[in-house]
Formats: sequence, C-alpha cells, structure tokens
Amino acid sequence: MAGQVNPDLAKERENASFNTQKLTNLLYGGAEKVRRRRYIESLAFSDPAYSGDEDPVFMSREELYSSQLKRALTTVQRVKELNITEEDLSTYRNAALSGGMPGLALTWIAFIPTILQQGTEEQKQKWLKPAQDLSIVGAYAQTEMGHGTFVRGLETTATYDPSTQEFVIHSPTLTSTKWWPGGLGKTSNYATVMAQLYTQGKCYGPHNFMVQIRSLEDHTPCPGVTLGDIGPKMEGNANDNGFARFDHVRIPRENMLMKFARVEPDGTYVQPASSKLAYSNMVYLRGTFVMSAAQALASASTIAVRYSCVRRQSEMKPGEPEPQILDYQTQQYKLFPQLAAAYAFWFAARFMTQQHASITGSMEKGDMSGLAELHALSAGLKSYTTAVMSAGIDVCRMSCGGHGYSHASGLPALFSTGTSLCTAEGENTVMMLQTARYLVKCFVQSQSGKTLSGTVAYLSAVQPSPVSGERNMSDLGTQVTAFQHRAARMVRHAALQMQTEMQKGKSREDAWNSCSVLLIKAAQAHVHSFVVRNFAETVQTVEVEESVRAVLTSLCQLYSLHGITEHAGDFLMDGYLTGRDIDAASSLLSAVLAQLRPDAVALVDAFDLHDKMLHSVLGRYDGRVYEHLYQWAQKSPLNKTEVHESYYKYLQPFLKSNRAKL
Ligand SMILES: CCCCCCCCCCCCCC(=O)SCCNC(=O)CCNC(=O)[C@H](O)C(C)(C)COP(=O)(O)OP(=O)(O)OC[C@H]1O[C@@H](n2cnc3c(N)ncnc32)[C@H](O)[C@@H]1OP(=O)(O)O
Ligand SMILES: Cc1cc2nc3c(=O)[nH]c(=O)nc-3n(C[C@H](O)[C@H](O)[C@H](O)COP(=O)(O)OP(=O)(O)OC[C@H]3O[C@@H](n4cnc5c(N)ncnc54)[C@H](O)[C@@H]3O)c2cc1C
Repeated sequence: MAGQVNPDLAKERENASFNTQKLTNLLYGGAEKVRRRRYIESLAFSDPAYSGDEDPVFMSREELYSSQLKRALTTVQRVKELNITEEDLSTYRNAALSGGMPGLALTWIAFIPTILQQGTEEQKQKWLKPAQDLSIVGAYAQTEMGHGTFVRGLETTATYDPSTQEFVIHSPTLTSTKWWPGGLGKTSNYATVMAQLYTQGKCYGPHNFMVQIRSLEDHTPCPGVTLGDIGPKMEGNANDNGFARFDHVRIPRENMLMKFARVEPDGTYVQPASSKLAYSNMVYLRGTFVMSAAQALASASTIAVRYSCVRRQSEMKPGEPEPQILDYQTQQYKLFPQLAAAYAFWFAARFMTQQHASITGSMEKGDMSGLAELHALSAGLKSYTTAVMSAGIDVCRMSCGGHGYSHASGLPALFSTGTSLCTAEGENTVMMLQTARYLVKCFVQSQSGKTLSGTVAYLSAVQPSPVSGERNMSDLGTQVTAFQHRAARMVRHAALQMQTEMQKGKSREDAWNSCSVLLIKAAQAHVHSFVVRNFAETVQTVEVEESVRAVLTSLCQLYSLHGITEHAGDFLMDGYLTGRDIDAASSLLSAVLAQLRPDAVALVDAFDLHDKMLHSVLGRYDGRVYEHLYQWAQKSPLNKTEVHESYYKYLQPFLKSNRAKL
C-alpha cells in the first residue's frame, strides 16, 4: 500500500484521534492474528499465478467462469505447497478469489459443511477427505424451480427400495427440477440433494442424500441425470448456478446423510431428536452471512469515505476552495450510519459465531433446548444485516455521484453480489417471519409467567407502560432501554393483534397472515435492539485503549441515535420517548456526525481491507483516484482499436448512404 498518497487523505490519517492499528487488532482478535492475516493475504496477492487476468468486469461470462475456475484450482495446489493451515484457509481463498466466487467454492461453502453437519462419523470419513482434496467436487442441491422457501414443499423424491437397499432419486415434475445450486451447472460431480424421503409407503419429509451426478472419468452426466447452467444472473457470473433432473437414479442406502434421522436396511425410519435438525446446515450458513454483511458494508464504506475525502465539489463559502465532499453534513449523514452499521454487524457476527458454537455444542450432548433460539437469532440477524447492507451499499454508491455508478468504483458489483444474500439461504421476509414466530411464542410464555432468557429476556423484563421524566439521550444505557421498549411494545402489539383477529373468528393461519406486516416490523425491531445492545456492551466491556473506546462509543451512539430518529414514530407511539427526546436525539446525532468527521478515514482504514480486496479505483488506499480512473477506462475492450469494427460494419455504410442522399 506504499506510494505517494493523495495529500487530503494523508492529512486525514495524521489527524485521527486514535491509533488505527489498535482498532484493527480489536476487530480481528489481536495483533498476531492481524499480522498472520496480512501475511497469508500477501502470499496470494504477490503470486503471479493470480495476476495477469483482465478486470472481471471486462470479461465475457465464459471467460469469467473459466478464469475463476483456474484460480480456484491454483488455490488448491498452493494450499498444499504453502502448507496453509485450516485456520488460514478462508483468508487465503478469499484473497485469491476476490474477483468473483467460482462454482467450485460451493464445495467449501455448502457441500463440506453439509457433510460435517449432517453426516455420521463413517460418512465423514468416507466423503470429507475427497471433498477437501477436491477429488470430488460438490454442490448443495436443495432449491427447485417451483420451491425454494417452502422446504416441506420440495417435490424431488427419495424412495427406499429394501430389496436392493437403495434409494431411488426422482424428479417427478418440471417444477421439481433442482434450480439455482451453485457449482451444479458445469463444475460439480457430486451433490447433496434434498429430497422427500419415502420408506415403507410413508413420506417422512425432506432429507439430505449424497448423489453422484457426473462421471469421475469424463465429467459427463451420470445415467438418469440431466444437468446444465441456469444462465447469467445479476452478478456472481463466475459461478455456474445450475439445474438438475433425476430419472429414477439409484444410490446406496448409506448415501442418506444419517447423523440425525436414519433408515434401517429393512426400511424402518428412525426419528431424529428434532425434525428440524435436517436444516442445521442452513442455520450454520445463515450465521456466516452476518459477517459477510459486515464485511460488504465495511468495503462500501471504505470506498465511499476515502473517495469523499479526495473529491472536492461546489462552494461552501463564497471565494473559498471547494471543500472535500465529506465536509457536507448530508454526506456524513449518508455514510456514517453505514460505517457504524458495519462495526455493529461485525460485533453481532462475533456473537453469532459464539452462540452457534455454544448451542451446537450442547446439542451434540443431546440438549436441544437452544435450537429454537439459535434458529430465530440466525434467521433474524441474517435477514436484518443483509437488508441493511444491501441498502447501505447503494447509499454509498449514490454518495459517490457519477463515478459511483461506474464499475471502476467497485460498488455496482459489490451491491449486486451483496444483495444476493437477501435471497440466498432463506429469503429475508420469510426468515424475519421465523424470528417473529419465535417472539410471539416467547411473548405468550412470558404472559403466563415464564421468565425468559437469552436474547429475548428483555421481553418479560421491560415495563409495558412508559416511564415519565427527563432522559439523557446521549447515554448508551438509555438508548438500549429505549430500543428494548420499542421492540417489546411492537412484539406485544403484533401478538395481541393476532389474538384479536382470532377472537373475531379467524383461524390462526389467517390471523398470522393478516398481522404479518406488524410481525415483520416487530421482529426487525427485536433484531435492531439486539444489535444496539450487543454493540453497546462490546464498547463498554472490551479491553482496549481509551482513545479507541471513545471513538467506538461515538460510533455506537451514532448507530443508535440514527435508529431512533429514523424510526421516531415507533418510539413515540406509546409516549415512551417524547417529542423533546427525539429533538434531543436529532441534535446529538448532528453533534456526533461532526465529532466523527476527523476520524472517518481512520475508522475505515481500521477494517484493513487491501486494495486487492476492494477492487475500487475510488477506494484506493493512496487516494490517487483520477489518474487511475483514466488508466482503468483505457482497458475497456471498446478501446482496443482506435476505430471499432462496428464502424466499418454499420456506421460507415449508414453515414455514407445518408451523405449520398444530401
Ligand atoms: C458480498 C459478500 C458475498 C459473500 C458470498 C457468500 C456466498 C453465497 C453462497 C450462497 C449459498 C446459498 C445456498 C442456498 O441458498 S441453499 C438453500 C437455502 N434455502 C433455504 O434457506 C430455505 C428457507 N426455508 C426454510 O428454512 C424453511 O422451509 C422454513 C424455515 C421457511 C419453514 O420451515 P418448515 O415449513 O419446515 O417449518 P414451519 O414454518 O412449519 O415451522 C415448524 C417449526 O420448525 C421451526 N424451524 C423451522 N426451521 C428451523 C430450523 N432451521 N431450525 C430450528 N427450527 C426450525 C419453526 O420455527 C417452527 O417452530 P415452532 O414454532 O413450531 O416451534
Ligand atoms: C445467488 C444465489 C445463490 C443460490 N445458491 C443456492 C444453492 O447453492 N443451493 C440451493 O439449493 N439454492 C440456492 N439458491 C436458492 C435460494 O436459496 C432461494 O432462491 C431462496 O431460498 C428463496 O426461495 P425462492 O426463490 O423460492 O423465493 P420465493 O419463496 O418464491 O420468494 C418470492 C416472494 O415470496 C415471498 N414469500 C414466500 N413465502 C412466503 C411466506 N411464507 N410468507 C410471506 N412471504 C413469502 C417472499 O418473501 C418473496 O417476496 C440460491 C439463490 C441465489 C439468488
């Protein structure tokens, strides 16, 4: 990252109130981890095997597919040569493949985790090593053309035949065609297939099956399997999201992933401790999306904040030089909430990872009591953080004016990739409704006197009626309590509204549907409140230098004050906060924007995102935007020749004939 730095950016860095490195260490879990991550990334960044390809935005779909596949295979080779450990694997791969996720990566992201989550010890022994060594390449084939959300509605069948001890995998209808799985189209030779399990004439619902789909010799589809790519998408076109149809394809009984449910050789079905354990891999992946959301928003904020310090536009005071656009309060109001949300989500992702490890640890020992909370938390956090991230990246894009709209900024690709996380691994509305379902249940339990624990404990603790009196709106404790009050009120309101609808004669399902907008809003308020509380607790308790704590405290205040002012109606609804409180929150918010302004560049630098990860001319660490914008445009394929061939084909004859008519 050396080289001459734009003087405006250099000045920003000199003027920061805290040591950037200390904050980076906090984000990544210590100085040694930061050093290690940088070293591992440098191995990829300095490797000539990964350089030389042109910018992905100038490539055709086929070029992109094959170049990223080649890169992915190089990573496999390098991981062995360089002895990259399990701990460093994702850092290395992310650095090497930052130009676009290849279909092959689904082996790492979804296929291997499914074997780990759903396989018996024997099955792990059989398939994990080949998958890790890439002697088999796998996809996670669940979604069908007709059903993605409603897993119980999947149509693919796996019918057990005790006479041969095999399952017969079949796609009975067009809509049962597997559709979307990453890496399925052209790359994979295996897939875990989610199918309705039939045995002894009874359907036991969706279960996972290991199915070979292509020949290990020549990669042609196995008998009875039809495969292909589903075509280009909004982004992610290095990935061959694919389709698959099965015509009575037979697989051995041992290919059902049987960690939880089992089918005995005679066809007897053995129940799992919970039928939802077949979904455990989805819960795991959703949890990981929270960090992806944090990192995507961190990238967008880094690009937009750095550029906003390099870019000068208009006149603030007559006769004075044009100001850096970050000096406009409106620009700060666009960008700082995204920056604050990136930090908030980073800490929430950390909590999510710890919760996942702790609850799955208990589940391994047979204690299923945490499953519902884990599902509600991962579904809600996935939904909330990816939605805010997606909208936030677009705010960052617009904040960069015209240059933000160019692929040179990196923001269009970041948005199109990021926004896919709102749909993949559980559509966001559907996920938030799952959280709402849990909240309503908890509310009913608290009404009958049960003391709630975990992330919903506040639902029984918060006073239903507002507390009158003066409030200090700058106090983090006051802000957290206000968020909890808002969420508790909204959950109570949605649940009581449902009860009212049912008392009027509606079925539970109809009452649920007619209250679902209220329910979604209540669940969003719950997750929002959790994120605020977790952020506040982190900044108050973390061991760190006081200057770092001070800037994080301002950032946390900004995050919650922004939430309060943007959702003022929710806080005012029952008079918990007054108009004066909201006015105070708005004034404080303006003050915090100004307070954070000198630290903005240092706060994005602390994410420690290398230029080779950002892929942005606008977000370059050295701020040399204009010269590189000019250089970048020269690479446009349209500039390969001075006069484009279409001129000779179309424009020249057209102009000639037009002129002849004159
Ligand atoms: C920029 C960054 C880029 C980064 C790139 C990243 C890579 C991207 C890679 C992309 C890769 C993308 C890869 C992909 O996309 S893979 C495909 C992912 N697909 C999905 O996620 C499907 C979503 N649908 C479902 O999960 C279910 O069908 C839902 C949940 C909707 C309903 O389900 P169902 O109809 O069966 O249930 P029910 O509603 O009758 O409820 C019944 C009860 O069950 C409880 N329940 C439900 N579920 C769970 C659960 N899991 N654990 C524990 N409990 C659960 C529920 O609360 C209820 O409890 P109760 O109230 O009765 O007590
Ligand atoms: C980039 C990408 C990668 C993917 N990778 C994979 C993969 O590797 N493997 C795989 O199996 N799948 C994959 N998928 C598929 C993905 O998991 C599904 O698209 C996703 O789960 C949403 O399901 P759906 O498409 O059926 O949406 P739908 O459910 O049809 O959603 C359409 C609308 O209906 C609404 N809706 C549906 N049900 C309800 C309800 N109960 N209440 C209220 N509203 C409702 C939704 O909110 C949404 O507004 C991928 C998808 C994408 C975009």
